[in-house]
Amino acid sequence: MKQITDIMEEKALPIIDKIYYDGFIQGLIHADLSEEAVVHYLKADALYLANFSDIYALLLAKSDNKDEKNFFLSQINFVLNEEIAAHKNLADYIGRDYNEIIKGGEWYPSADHYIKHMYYNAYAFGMAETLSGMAPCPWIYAKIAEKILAENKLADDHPLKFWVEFYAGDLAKDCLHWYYKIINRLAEHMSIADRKRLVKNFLESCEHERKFFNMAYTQECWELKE
Ligand SMILES: Cc1ncc(CO)c(N)n1
Repeated sequence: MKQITDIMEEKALPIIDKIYYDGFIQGLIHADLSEEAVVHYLKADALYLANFSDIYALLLAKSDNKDEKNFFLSQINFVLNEEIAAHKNLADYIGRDYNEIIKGGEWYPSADHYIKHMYYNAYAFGMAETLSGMAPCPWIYAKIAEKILAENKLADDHPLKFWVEFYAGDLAKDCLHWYYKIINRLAEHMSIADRKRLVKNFLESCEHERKFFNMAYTQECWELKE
């Protein structure tokens, strides 16, 4: 029988090509992404990831299973301390210092909507709802990175090859294995309406992923200032 997470991935699949052909990923592939787009992305993503790890901490507190708690703990460490390597690759590409760049970042509108979607589910619902909204984070990046590698021969000195290989590795698969185990287990006891919410959360976050890249590509900002 199809698991709910198979349905999520199946329904979301068409967005992978769209993200791949949008400006940000094309700029990344051709190494002509503008400095402004990279700066905007890094400012927003540093905050996105800081909140992502805080949401893991909320899930850790909701879980009553030691293996699951250890999984969340390892993910908090990954997001907080290790994913920075991919960000530094982008900072090196534009020849700027990462910590200087991320000073003064904000939750720009599209990032704001995405981050709040995850928090809303963490506070209003449970672990399955929240993880369904978080899963596109590892899933989309792995899919996009794999597609980049499959369809392009990136030269050894391609300035963003590290970024692509970082996200194309097994890290996302290991992580999604845990997510999906938890989501599918909890979904078994849910009503049809509640299961639909899980799928919707996943699909919405896939759209948020696309908007996040486009936000950086166009340097989307709030219109009114304090
Ligand atoms: C917005 C966003 N989605 C996914 C990832 C991959 O972890 C990231 N760094 N940022």
